[in-house]
Amino acid sequence: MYRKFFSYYKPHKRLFVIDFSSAIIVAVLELFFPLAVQWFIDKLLPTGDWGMIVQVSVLLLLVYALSTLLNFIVNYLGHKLGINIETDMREELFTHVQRQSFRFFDNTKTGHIMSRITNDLFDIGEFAHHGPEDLFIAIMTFIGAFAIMFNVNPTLALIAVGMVPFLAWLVTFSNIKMNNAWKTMYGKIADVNGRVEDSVSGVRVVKSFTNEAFEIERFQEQNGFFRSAKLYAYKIMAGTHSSIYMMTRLLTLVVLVVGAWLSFNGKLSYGELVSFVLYTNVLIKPIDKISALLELYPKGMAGFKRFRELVEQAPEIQDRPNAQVVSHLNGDIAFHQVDFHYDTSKTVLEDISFDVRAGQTIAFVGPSGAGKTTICSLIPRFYEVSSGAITIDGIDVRDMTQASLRDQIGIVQQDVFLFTGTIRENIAYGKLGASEEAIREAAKKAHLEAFIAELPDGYDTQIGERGLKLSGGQKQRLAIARMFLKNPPILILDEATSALDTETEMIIQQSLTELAENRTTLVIAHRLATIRNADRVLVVTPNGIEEDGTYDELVAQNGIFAKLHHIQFRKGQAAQEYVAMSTHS
Ligand SMILES: Nc1ncnc2c1ncn2[C@@H]1O[C@H](COP(=O)(O)OP(=O)(O)OP(=O)(O)O)[C@@H](O)[C@H]1O
Repeated sequence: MYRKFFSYYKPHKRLFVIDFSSAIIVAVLELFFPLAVQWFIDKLLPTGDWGMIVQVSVLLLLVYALSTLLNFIVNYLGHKLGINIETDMREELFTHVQRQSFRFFDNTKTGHIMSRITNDLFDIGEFAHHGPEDLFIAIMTFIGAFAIMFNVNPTLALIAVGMVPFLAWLVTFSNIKMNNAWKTMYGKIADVNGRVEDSVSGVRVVKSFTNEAFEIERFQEQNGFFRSAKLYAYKIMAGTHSSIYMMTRLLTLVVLVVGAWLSFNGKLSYGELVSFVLYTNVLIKPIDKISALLELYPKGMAGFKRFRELVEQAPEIQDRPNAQVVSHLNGDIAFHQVDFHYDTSKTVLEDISFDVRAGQTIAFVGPSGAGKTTICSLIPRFYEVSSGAITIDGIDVRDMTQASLRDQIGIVQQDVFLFTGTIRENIAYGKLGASEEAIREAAKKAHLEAFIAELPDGYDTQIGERGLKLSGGQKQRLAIARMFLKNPPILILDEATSALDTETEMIIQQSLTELAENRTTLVIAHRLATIRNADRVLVVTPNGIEEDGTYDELVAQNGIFAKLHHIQFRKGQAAQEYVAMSTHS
């Protein structure tokens, strides 16, 4: 873990060396300052040489100036080093998350991913800057100060150092308490965040049930817990700081009193006494530093451990070493005895075999939960088949690179995801870097032009978070425009129009039919009117593909599809039977 941690310093070696060496020089200057004061009082003052005093003072001023400059470097470049490491880690994590497969997102809460990428890494930068540097400087300063003190007066040095273990115990004990208090507080703020996220993203539900007061009450409760936890943490912190303050002043007082007694007995000069008091402060500083480190260490390392856990989780689906880049597929798709399960407890698909010829439109129908979406998710390799194989143009999808495979497949779903931004940006998402002309052409094909022309800002209109300012039909048309721009040979339409009213559905259906032209199209549909012109219909049930044929053939077979047909066009006994079957599955 530590070796891994230090490997993040490598790209910033130069920064680290400048920062670390500046910090060492500052510490050495601090270490020798009391000796200079001692020399000033004991040796220089009795000479009465004012000219020399001025010269020494100017020299000291220069040393101060150098020390100030180095302090600035340590503060600025040291933090820059920490921020750089934090940024590198955040980038690595985001890149890693982008490479993860669907199963990872199925099993990981969005909130957790967010907090790992943001909050968890906050303290790591601070720790990366202060950790090794402060620890080294603290040890160096402590040993250096003690050695000099011992050299000046061993008795007084031992008395001063003798009190340090008490101070160290106080610091360690308080830190354990403080860390627990911070941990509790972080837990409580995570609860507050969760509540805010829920209430804000579900605000439409809150308002429709007029449950605002209930939400406020729930929020107040969480906020109250957070307040108490934070207050407790600060109480512990105030207690710790006050105790340390008292102990360090006590140390100075003891040194002063014993030093004064030694001085009365001629065993310590005034200069030595002053330098001893100053050294006591130097001796205390490492304790302060280590105390701060003890606070930072668990926070930083806990975040780092969580970060590594995620980064070391290899993506489930990876390109094979000799995977080929497919630049254009015709779209001949075949499933060969495919089995699939999301988790080992339940097999979702068993022994599924079928093929689709390039350019055909094939529809999947069947009861909810039978596996239609799952079948379609396997083609772009969002999930890996458990056994069997899927081929496109005779090539196993596992032998293609994921990127080139997915470039050839377009998916339009019922739930269109749009990004915060403009209409132009959202269409262009289909093909990054597309020309303005191509974007407009795609919008035209998706029958979006008239709508965009009416908007005051046209293509620059902001569509709000996730396209909130657009209607369902407009969102769907935008998704279709995106697909026209992408222009893939294979198209998957997963209940693309089922959330729309009949009139809008008819209009969108027209665009989808145009989009499907000259492509292999797989349509998952609940409303059969939308698949009337499909080349083939496959009926998927929990038992597999039970029926396969043209629309009219399947109606004539009088099986499951015929019942489904009757439910939508006639109703009656068949409808009831179909509903019973769906509910059962
Ligand atoms: N990500 C997932 N993780 C675990 N199980 C899943 C996941 N997605 C779907 N399932 C399960 O797999 C089965 C098939 O789901 P799928 O979404 O493919 O069915 P469907 O036929 O498309 O249903 P619908 O018509 O309702 O959309 C269901 O039992 C479902 O609960």
